[in-house]
Amino acid sequence: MAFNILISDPLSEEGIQPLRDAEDMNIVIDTTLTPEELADQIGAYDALLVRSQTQVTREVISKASKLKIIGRAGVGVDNIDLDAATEHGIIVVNAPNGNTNSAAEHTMAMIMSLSRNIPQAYHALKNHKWDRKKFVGVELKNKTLGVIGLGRIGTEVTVRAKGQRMNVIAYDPFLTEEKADKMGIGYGTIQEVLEKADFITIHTPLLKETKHLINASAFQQMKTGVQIVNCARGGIIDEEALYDAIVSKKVAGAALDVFEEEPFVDHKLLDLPEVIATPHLGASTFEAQESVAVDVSHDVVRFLTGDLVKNPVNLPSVPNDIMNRIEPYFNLAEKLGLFLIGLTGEVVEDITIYYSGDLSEVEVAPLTRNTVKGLLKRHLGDHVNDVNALYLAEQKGITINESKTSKAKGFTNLLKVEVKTKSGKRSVSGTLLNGLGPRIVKVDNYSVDVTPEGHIVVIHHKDQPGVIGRMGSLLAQHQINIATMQVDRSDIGGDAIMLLRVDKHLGKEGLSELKALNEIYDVTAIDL
Ligand SMILES: NC(=O)C1=CN([C@@H]2O[C@H](COP(=O)(O)OP(=O)(O)OC[C@H]3O[C@@H](n4cnc5c(N)ncnc54)[C@H](O)[C@@H]3O)[C@@H](O)[C@H]2O)C=CC1
Ligand SMILES: O=C(O)CCC(=O)C(=O)O
Repeated sequence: MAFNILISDPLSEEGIQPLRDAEDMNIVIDTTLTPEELADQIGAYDALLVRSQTQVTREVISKASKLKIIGRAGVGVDNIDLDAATEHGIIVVNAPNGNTNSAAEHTMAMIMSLSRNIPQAYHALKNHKWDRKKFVGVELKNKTLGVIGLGRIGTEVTVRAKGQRMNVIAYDPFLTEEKADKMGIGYGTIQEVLEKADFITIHTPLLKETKHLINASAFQQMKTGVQIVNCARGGIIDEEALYDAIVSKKVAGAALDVFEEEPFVDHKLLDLPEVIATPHLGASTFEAQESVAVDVSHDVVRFLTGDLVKNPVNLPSVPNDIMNRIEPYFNLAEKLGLFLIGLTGEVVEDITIYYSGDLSEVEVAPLTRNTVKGLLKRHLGDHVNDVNALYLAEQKGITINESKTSKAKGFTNLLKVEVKTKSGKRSVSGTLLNGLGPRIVKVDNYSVDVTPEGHIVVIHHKDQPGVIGRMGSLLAQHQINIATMQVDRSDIGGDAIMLLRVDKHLGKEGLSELKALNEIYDVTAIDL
């Protein structure tokens, strides 16, 4: 099967080599598409690779009928509508590590340019003005750098700022005093950072919570003469408030790599001599561009060829060692979901997944997704996948619960799926038998041993001599061969269950003739 891949922002040619090396990838590079053209053409593609310029909006995604993966060659995914991608079952991957160093170095370049007026002095000299008085700067040594957002880039900036003998104080919702101590930096609330810093640098993502994080009231809390750097995202600083703070001399200088609207050529902030700027160049080094494009290309190839991706954005990533332990259960989990929904045939109100034995010790979120995927697949078809399974369940008002216990009733691992419907609870349990593969070992309270594969007929009947024989001959009349048969009962002469694995699908006629037999309460044919 060949895949069509669109690259709509400039990516490093060396970086996309993994895509070129993979088989059956038709690569189209078009970095000139308007939003309308992108929306018109996206329907033809299986994968889309972007940097920060292409806006992958809900509208684009709604037209992306074949799209399976969006690769962001960089960190910030604020140009991609993640909710829309998740709802459409499109996985988004990024390259979180490849440009950290470049962005940190760019930030330092901005801090140093700002403190010594280098761009302004250069500009004056280029205009034939030798002016030394106007461009007297300040030293960084012993000044306090306030870092807001101490993730990958914020941390690298901190290391470099300490090299400049700056004092660093940082705020991040995940930073503790202890961790700050270990890093040799100060820890503060956001207010403390704003109040104490001579220079402030921002390294958070642009989120609902960080939009205009630095606004008029934040500027009020800062020292007069503070200098501010934004190499993270436009929109984290309220540009109107920054403009006013500079004009009122509260802020002595600002270095901006990112803006609320990009790209642009005219911006009123750039008319202020205190503002220096670059056109979103934080990640623009040969090294970073090659690295992010390589990472994202590898993930796109992995995904399209059925492997696990390394940097999913809209799926939690699971460490390799844990993934290796749980991957063998993926098929069992999905098959149990599929089996149970076939058995129930009713509206599911909530799902509880019980993880026992070995399974109680591992991260089970991917197994829950696979189980729910199986449960929804019967009615939603292939539209449901790992990315959107939980979202679709939530949309349908289905509550999902997980429970773990070390006791596995004689098995080393046991996965029980229970659904609640209007008529009560139904459940199925399965296990992975060492060397033998997956098995269904319980249906409601009946014990069985069935491979979850192919055509399965579940028959509820009265425990009575002759029932099995009559069913066997009826199936024989329909030329249906029984591969395996499992029977269990509540008590002698009571309710019983029979699970048959048959070689071909039991047609409507066979099903109704079986149902018509006296001792039979119910028959369900399930295809796994
Ligand atoms: N100018 C450029 O070319 C580049 C810009 N970026 C931007 O830099 C951002 C940060 O990148 P990384 O450090 O790699 O991300 P990261 O995910 O490693 O770090 C972000 C940090 O921000 C923190 N944070 C979130 N909300 C916060 C809040 N309200 N206050 C304080 N801290 C908060 C998080 O806890 C996290 O530690 C990216 O999201 C991207 O938008 C990244 C690369 C290049
Ligand atoms: O693609 C680019 O150069 C922008 C990089 C960036 O902003 C990011 O990685 O978040």
